Amino acid sequence: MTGYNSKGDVATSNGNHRNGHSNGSSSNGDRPADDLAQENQTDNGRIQCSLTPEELRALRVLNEDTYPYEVIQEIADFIVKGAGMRPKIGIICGSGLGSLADIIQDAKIFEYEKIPNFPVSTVEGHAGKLVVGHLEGAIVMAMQGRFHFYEGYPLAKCSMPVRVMKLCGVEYLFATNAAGGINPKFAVGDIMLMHDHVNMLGFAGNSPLQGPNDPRFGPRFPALVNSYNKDLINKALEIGKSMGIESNMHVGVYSCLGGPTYETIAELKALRMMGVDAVGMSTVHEVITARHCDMKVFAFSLITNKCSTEYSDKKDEEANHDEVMSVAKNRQKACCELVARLVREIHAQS
Ligand SMILES: O=P(O)(O)O[C@H]1O[C@H](CO)[C@@H](O)[C@H]1O
Ligand code: HPA
Repeated sequence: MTGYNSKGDVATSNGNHRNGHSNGSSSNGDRPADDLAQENQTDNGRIQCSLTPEELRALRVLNEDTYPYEVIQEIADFIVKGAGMRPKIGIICGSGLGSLADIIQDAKIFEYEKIPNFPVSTVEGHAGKLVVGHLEGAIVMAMQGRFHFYEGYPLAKCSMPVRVMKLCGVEYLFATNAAGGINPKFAVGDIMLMHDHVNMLGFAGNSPLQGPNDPRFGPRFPALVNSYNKDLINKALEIGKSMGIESNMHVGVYSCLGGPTYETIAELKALRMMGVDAVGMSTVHEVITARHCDMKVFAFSLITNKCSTEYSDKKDEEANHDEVMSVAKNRQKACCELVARLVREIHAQS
């Protein structure tokens, strides 16, 4: 990690910092290594780079789409060592669902900015903290804040924390999200357990697994049928029943679009025709990454808004992030109970 500070800045040998994020104050901004090397060209055309090899490597990592296994291992070691425990269950909190991490006890909290090589959260409702601790007897790690494609991160970077979870020892991924309900039977506040997905970004030729495959994570061509663990879905349905929320629970198909725009009516109609029940801008690339490295996956969507497939002039039928956040806040208690009880079941079985 030589040359890095906690914000992912790269220190040059004269003590200045080159910031890897576009909102940084450094005059160098987040220009790629090639640009920086250009500045150091001498008259005879030979590159005289003032960065050490470690610094150049760090800069490349910040600008690259893929994270080498060794870098992910370093991040995982940092977390496991800092937390003093090895988690078994990983939780990704959806928009407005950060309270899923607040129920973790004896929590060790890592701000994303202080984790070496970690991206930073830029979306409201995504705090940007990694929380490791105990939940219902199990050791869990929760991401209070996920990374979305529309934030400008490549998909491999968006789902890189799933690989970090894997190398921390996580066997189960719980991915949660806020989503628009396309299925006309869904009401705002319902929970849809994901049993499949339609990967719209994949249709457009984009995948978190693009680029060279590292077999230490998984195979070049992973199969995705049965990605969503049936036992966990059934357990969650039982839990929902005992919570008295079975009529607000569904099992369905999620689709991820790139965002940040919400969908047009024509897009919603097309998604419905394809069998999609709920739509959002996340989760699918995390599930792909988790299945690639053989994690068991449980995922659900909290339906924060209804997506009408009819044309209308009514402003209140338009999706907006404030509504998404406020519905999530109102339903956080039920979501927390569902997650906690499922964690308890998994822990009891192990
Ligand atoms: O999927 P999560 O992170 O829950 O967030 C959802 O809410 C935001 C839109 O309101 C989008 O980021 C969408 O993906
Ligand atoms: O309607 C939606 N569309 C896309 N993403 C979303 N996230 C919450 N609601 C929505």
